[in-house]
Amino acid sequence: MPLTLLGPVSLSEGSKRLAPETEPIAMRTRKRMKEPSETQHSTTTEDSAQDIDEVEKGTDEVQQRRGEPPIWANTRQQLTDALEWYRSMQGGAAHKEKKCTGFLLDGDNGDRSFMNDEVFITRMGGGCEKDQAGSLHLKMDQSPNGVIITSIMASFQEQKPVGVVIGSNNTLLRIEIPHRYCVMDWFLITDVWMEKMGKYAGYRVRLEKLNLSTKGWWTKQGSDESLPLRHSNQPPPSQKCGQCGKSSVQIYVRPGWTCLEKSCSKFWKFRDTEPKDFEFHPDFLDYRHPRGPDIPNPGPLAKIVDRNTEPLEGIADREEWRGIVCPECRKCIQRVTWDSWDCANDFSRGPRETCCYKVVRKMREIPLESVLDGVKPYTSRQMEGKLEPVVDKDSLKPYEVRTYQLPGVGLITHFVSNASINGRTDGPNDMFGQLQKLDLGLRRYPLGSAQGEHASDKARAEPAKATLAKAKPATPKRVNIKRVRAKLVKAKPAQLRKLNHHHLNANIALVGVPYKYVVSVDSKAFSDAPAEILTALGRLSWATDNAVTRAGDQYQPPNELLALGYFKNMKIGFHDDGESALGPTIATLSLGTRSRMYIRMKGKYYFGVSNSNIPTPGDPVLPRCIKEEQRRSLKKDFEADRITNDVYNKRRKAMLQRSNTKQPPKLLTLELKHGDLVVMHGAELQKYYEHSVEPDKGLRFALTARYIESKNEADLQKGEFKLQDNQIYDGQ
Ligand SMILES: O=C(O)CCC(=O)C(=O)O
Ligand SMILES: [Fe+2]
Repeated sequence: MPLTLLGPVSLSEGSKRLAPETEPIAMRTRKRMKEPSETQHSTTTEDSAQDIDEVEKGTDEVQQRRGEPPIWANTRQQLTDALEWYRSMQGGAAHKEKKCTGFLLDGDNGDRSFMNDEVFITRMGGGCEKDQAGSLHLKMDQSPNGVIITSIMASFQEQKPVGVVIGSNNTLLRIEIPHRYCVMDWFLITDVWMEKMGKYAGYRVRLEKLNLSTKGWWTKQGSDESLPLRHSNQPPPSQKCGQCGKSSVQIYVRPGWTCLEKSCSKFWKFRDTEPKDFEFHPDFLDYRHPRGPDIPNPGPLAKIVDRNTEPLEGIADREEWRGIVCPECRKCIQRVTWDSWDCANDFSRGPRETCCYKVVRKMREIPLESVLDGVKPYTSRQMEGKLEPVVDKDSLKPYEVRTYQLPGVGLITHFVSNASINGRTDGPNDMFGQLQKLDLGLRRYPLGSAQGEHASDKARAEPAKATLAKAKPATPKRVNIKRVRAKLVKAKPAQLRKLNHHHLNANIALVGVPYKYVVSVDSKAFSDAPAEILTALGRLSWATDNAVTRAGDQYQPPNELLALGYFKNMKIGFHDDGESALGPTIATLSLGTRSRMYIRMKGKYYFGVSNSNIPTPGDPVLPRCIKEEQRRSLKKDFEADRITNDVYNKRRKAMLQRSNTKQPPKLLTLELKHGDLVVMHGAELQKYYEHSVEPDKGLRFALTARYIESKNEADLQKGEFKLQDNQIYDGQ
């Protein structure tokens, strides 16, 4: 009969009725934890860990660990790039194909979390918010339908082993964790149940080391050598609830048994209405679940091979672009440069790292036909958006020019190319081949740190970028990049998933004045840039000139060119191209695989409130924003002093409640085909709107040209260029 509290399958076996409070616990170490309210600090995991320690060994000294992790990483991006089972940039649990595949146990695992040599107990993420001290708290009951919970339930029911990673912020084990992220081992999910944590109910899981015949590297030297550790043959007792009739296992010996069926009125009710002391039932901790034949063999934690033994040529495929585990030092290494895996080429490399393992790869050229042929038209659902263009098929023939007016903020001009344009000498077809052969120095750059990440975890890969000309901007870029990156990564949960492994993974090269994405890229001067880049610049200047002049504005030639290379499955999530230090115009030339460019209003302007429901200061009430009319009339009242600022904010707050998973609708989707050019014009456009680009599966380059303001003479010189006659584009 299943004992575990959720779902039909449990690894626990046998059931036993007993008065829980009288269960004998002598001879076993007690795990006693205080409720957070009893403790001084708000980092509850630490408190409980300390508490356990006091009971267990009367000291909080960090102890010598037994061994070294089999795989480790300095950044979360390295980890997710190299490990098949941990592709998650956010939260603790990773999932793939609706199954949970791994857990990261870092700093904050919730109240009553627990770790010993073989058993870990942690809460699940989702539905939490941070308090002022940075601890996560549930802000609502966790739903059984969330993707994390359903995938954990699926792996639990199928007894699918999950990988576990420990982060260096984890203090539960009281060992020195040698790297920021260390892979532990495979574990089984043995129990999933709900508890009240503060005001709300959330899920918790118990993980048990799969292989009990070896000691984990994280165990303390000289600790209990028995295998399995403190093993009990007795499953924890369970009781049937007198109210709902369902059985619940006894997790805590103190305050005792409770019904763990969330819908039952006796759920999480104890004799003592507000129990302070929690102590795990010893059998709940010490029972080892039978390892039946049904448990799939998960194989090694990662395939660790010397990629130098493989053929020299790779293809621009996501597989090729994935990280690997260094066969020498076991660090997860990303493919930072277009042409190599290089253990030493790691911005987060620690001072004690000495490994120099490197695999040089050449890219096999991708024929253009392979990315253009057999492409199906996008469905109308894929081309979401309401904005209609003004179509001009004549003035710039053979281009078709589609102009989208974003009221009050600017214009998006789409120059639709065709086969005759693309096929001309040095046109897009030739460029696609040339860019693959050129050594632009495309590479992924470390970017601003993400939510909840270690300070040194700065690496966020982007589409590979190459900047080819440079003049330093007046505003220090670093600050800007961090802010923008953080925004990108924080953006919206749905988007985050996309960002996870690909999104910020493009290859970059820069020519001209540096652009905000690039942290410390020393861009090349246009005078040193390959002729092909100047040819592209010629086209981009032509498009910029035409779009800007059509808008009745003054044309400013671009002084920076950024090249992005997207391997299969890479994309760039919603972001803006900056409001300061960049001119108001950005032109992009698309080469290779078709893509969709989405434009939408930024959330704070669309909804009129921030993610955390703070009314947007100086709300511009843009056309098509939510509750446009009501917002406009409220704003009028405020501006005419008919209502105070306080009332204005209160009313907006009441009217504009926003759930933080809700995204603004897409205003426009552009289908960007090989050879197409897009110009975004208007400084306010970047302020109020954001864009993202999602290529189909295949190699794509995007060359973007901007004007960047700078006071630095040397940098400005880098951005100077003179096109040869054959590089000046005639629009044909
Ligand atoms: O890939 C593209 O077409 C656009 C890239 C982009 O948005 C950027 O570089 O800011
Ligand atoms: Fe952009």
